[in-house]
Amino acid sequence: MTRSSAPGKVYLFGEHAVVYGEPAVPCAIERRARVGVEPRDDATLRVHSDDLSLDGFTVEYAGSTDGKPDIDVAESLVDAAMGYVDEAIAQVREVTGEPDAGFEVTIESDIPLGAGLGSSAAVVVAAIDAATRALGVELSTAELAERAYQTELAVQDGQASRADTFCSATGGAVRVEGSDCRAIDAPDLPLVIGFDGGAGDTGALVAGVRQLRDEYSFAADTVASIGDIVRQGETALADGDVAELGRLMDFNHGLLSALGVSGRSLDSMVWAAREAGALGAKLTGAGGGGCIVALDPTPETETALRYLPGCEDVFPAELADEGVRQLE
Ligand SMILES: Nc1ncnc2c1ncn2[C@@H]1O[C@H](COP(=O)(O)OP(=O)(O)OP(=O)(O)O)[C@@H](O)[C@H]1O
Ligand SMILES: C[C@@](O)(CCO)CC(=O)[O-]
Ligand SMILES: [Mg+2]
Repeated sequence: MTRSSAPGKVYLFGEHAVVYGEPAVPCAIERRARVGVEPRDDATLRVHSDDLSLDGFTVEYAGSTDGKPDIDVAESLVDAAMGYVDEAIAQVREVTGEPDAGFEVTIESDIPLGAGLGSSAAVVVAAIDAATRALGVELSTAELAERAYQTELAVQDGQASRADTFCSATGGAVRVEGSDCRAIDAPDLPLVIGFDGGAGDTGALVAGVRQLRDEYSFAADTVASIGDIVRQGETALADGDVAELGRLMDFNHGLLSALGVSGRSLDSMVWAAREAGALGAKLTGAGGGGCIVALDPTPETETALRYLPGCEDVFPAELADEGVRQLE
């Protein structure tokens, strides 16, 4: 068995706008997906993941290069659930020049699915790393990040940025603008994450923003303004000005909300954090439902979220310095 792990992430600034070439600053966090891979002697892909549960069904699927899985749930749900791993393995077959490679893939993850913490990127990065190594191919971190990006691009119908996958592959705080991806210095930030227990479909949310942006010039301006916030945020980060970072996070959330990607429970967690004295709070990732990230050096936000109806989990986010990690 070849195993790798990769971290999830939160966005300090810039999700969604980054898809249109604006900069973004995600930070890897110490919540990881671990993917174990065993090559098979046929071309079948079999995936085991206790986290892939749809409407109470735990799904275990066996896809092959030519077949669909045989599961008794709606096909769109199955496609959504298996798309990332399927496409990651397609990338592995291409980069290793082994189109008929088959695998037994086992996924364990501390990252809630579809909640804005980059579970897809972490699973994809760890899966590509483990599966290529299992076939005797060592990718550089840059090649791994590129293949992981191609995976998200394919699953999200041609609309993805390099931000999540680059951050998960390299760890740390990063800045991504188009194909320019780099590590940046970030002070130790008092990040608190609130999770409403829900999820959003990244592909659908990205498509919704694209539609607004195409239809209204003020939506396009909103996306450009998020870029301005990110640039200002970079200065605040460099200065270690945590109060300014918080104000900019608040503004970033407002613009994401205007673009239609927040929701009642995300807004309620954001307001609970602000009322508890957080320096700033915003949704993270694609939105819809899932997680917010707040900046608070005191325990107040954590306490407030813990008692907020509709907040299922709350935890401090420790930055992960290490990206992909070879486990065995
Ligand atoms: N533990 C897991 N086992 C199998 N597949 C997983 C697992 N975690 C994530 N995935 C895949 O990633 C998909 C969720 O990705 P999606 O991009 O919608 O959300 P996210 O990455 O968690 O959030 P965001 O992109 O907003 O940060 C799942 O539908 C599944 O295909
Ligand atoms: C919404 C988005 O910006 C981040 C999802 O975590 C999509 C992407 O960058 O591919
Ligand atoms: Mg994702």
